[in-house]
Amino acid sequence: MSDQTITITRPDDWHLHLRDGDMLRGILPETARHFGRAIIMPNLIPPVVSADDARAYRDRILAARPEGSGFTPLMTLYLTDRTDPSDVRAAFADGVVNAVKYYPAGATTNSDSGVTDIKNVMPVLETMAEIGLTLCIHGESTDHSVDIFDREAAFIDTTLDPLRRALPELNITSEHITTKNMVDYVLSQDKNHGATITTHHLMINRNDMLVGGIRPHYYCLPIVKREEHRQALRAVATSGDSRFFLGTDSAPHADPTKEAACGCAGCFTATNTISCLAQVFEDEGALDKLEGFASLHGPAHYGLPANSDTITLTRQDTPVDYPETIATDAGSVTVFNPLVPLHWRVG
Ligand SMILES: NC(=O)N[C@@H](CC(=O)O)C(=O)O
Ligand SMILES: [Zn+2]
Ligand SMILES: [Zn+2]
Repeated sequence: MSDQTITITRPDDWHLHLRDGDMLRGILPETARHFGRAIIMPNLIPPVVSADDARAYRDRILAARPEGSGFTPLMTLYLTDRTDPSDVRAAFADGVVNAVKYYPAGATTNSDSGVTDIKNVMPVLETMAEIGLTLCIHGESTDHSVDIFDREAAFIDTTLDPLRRALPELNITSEHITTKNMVDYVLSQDKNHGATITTHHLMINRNDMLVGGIRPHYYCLPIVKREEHRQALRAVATSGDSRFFLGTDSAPHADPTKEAACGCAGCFTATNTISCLAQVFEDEGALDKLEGFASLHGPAHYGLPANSDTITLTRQDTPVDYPETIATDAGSVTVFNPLVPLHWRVG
């Protein structure tokens, strides 16, 4: 019997950390191998705040692409309390940026320059609504009295819903959603609101991170939640609903900075994401929905055409091999372990 294959429009990654310098050069091939485009997060040190920063960073990414790669980075600006609406307008008119990124100050890795109060950025957000520029949101409360597992749900009430009501014309991407609460909120919104879901939040729950020993490579933000939340994410990701699409949040950190007394947040999934997703969609009996989630819903949300080429996935009985770590000149980076055998390879 011949191997089962499926061919889908080439996927894009609508939330990706590529870093810079040696790390960028080391890990970019992992994404460029399978993905056509990616929304590139601006949380460098210092952050990507201006059109000039974004242009220069885009040039460094393009220069780091493997020979012959057609991978296209879609750039974002890091929103701060001091962002000038006219700069954002000019950057969008120049075609340099596809989105603006809102980090609540202190919410996650390299977010110290983030927004301290949404009121401070309303003029920028009003300009974005007017010109049709998308706001990507790391949606977690930064209130220290809120439990880390409740921070996404709290953000809906304190910030996201008031913002949606104040500016319904602003196109928003709620990123790396992790809870049933957020799934339900997205489902309640019928326009200008999409959500990305990561590979790892579809595959692991908080027991996988904490039972039998603490596993730092599963520590990311927003933190992985209870099984019922993972089930809600799997159900909606495989449902075919076009409001939900892939944003891997693949976030490399050199291994010693994760395997530490105070380890960094981020899972590195670029290498095996497509195999992982095919496994999830097969296990949910929804392989026919994979193309929508990975390749079609994202471009539609951003007002872009889907990629014009395809990738083919082949199912094999023996589990596929992938490297445990990626060696870079900035140190080795551990690849996400999905805890189940993967049977789909690209090619
Ligand atoms: N997801 C993470 O755990 N980490 C991201 C930041 C982010 O997306 O919040 C990073 O930059 O390392
Ligand atoms: Zn984030
Ligand atoms: Zn991220």
